[in-house]
Amino acid sequence: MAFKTLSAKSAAALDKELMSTGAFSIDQLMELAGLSVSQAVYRLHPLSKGKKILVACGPGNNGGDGLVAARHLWHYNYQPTVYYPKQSKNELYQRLATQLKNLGVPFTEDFDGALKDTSHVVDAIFGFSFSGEVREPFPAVIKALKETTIPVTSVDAPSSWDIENGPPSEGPGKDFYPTALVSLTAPKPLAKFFHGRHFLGGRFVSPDIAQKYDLELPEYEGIDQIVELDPKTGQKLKL
Ligand SMILES: NC(=O)C1=CN([C@@H]2O[C@H](COP(=O)(O)OP(=O)(O)OC[C@H]3O[C@@H](n4cnc5c(N)ncnc54)[C@H](O)[C@@H]3O)[C@@H](O)[C@H]2O)[C@H](O)CC1
Ligand SMILES: [K+]
Repeated sequence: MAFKTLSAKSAAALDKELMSTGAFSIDQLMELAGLSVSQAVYRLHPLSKGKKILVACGPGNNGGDGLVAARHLWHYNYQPTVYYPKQSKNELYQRLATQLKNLGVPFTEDFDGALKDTSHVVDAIFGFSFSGEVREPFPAVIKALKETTIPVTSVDAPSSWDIENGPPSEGPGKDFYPTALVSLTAPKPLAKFFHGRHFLGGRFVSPDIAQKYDLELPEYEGIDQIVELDPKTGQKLKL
């Protein structure tokens, strides 16, 4: 069965459409995206495996999904720590950061130090708008994610992977294969190169928009915000 994916260009257009004809706000979409990520972490890494979760956030909306996920994880009784070195002045991200500070969630500038004291990492550094070579301060972070033995869950894309062509052949992201991937709305082409556990999240697409973008979305079960996909086919995993 063909692995259906959504190019970076179509994913950006779909987001715009959700916020125009779909009448969603970016806050809503980010909240649901981050909620999906938190559920995937709960599924992969129940509290019994360790409460400390390091959430690495980049400067864009992928980082925003990470901030939202960190808040939900705190409410599930995890102890998240946030690494967010390039904080945006955008009001939405500032509010998300304040919400975390109000819960007492620590922000760290010492990624390597935090990595030594965590049981799981959420990679919310770059999503579908990543391009080019990884710029500072992220090369060392991507290298550390590649080298760690701690499980890493990537949001929408393993950060530094090319959205269409997948793993880079050089640079800090060469040979970076996270443990799990949470694709949002629909898998991007890079997902064909990913062989770990793969979840789909972003349960907010209406049938008309799915049809317009030729998406074949699997059925989510019950109240789940995520559905696990077969990493080989991108279809719903048969348990
Ligand atoms: N519909 C959905 O499922 C939703 C998904 N969301 C998430 O949003 C991201 C895409 O967000 P966007 O803001 O467009 O971009 P990114 O976060 O991927 O990155 C942009 C950010 O990164 C900088 N950057 C780009 N390339 C580099 C580089 N080579 N080195 C350093 N920095 C780089 C760039 O300057 C920007 O600052 C999507 O993947 C989902 O995770 C939304 O939450 C909404 C709903
Ligand atoms: K990511």
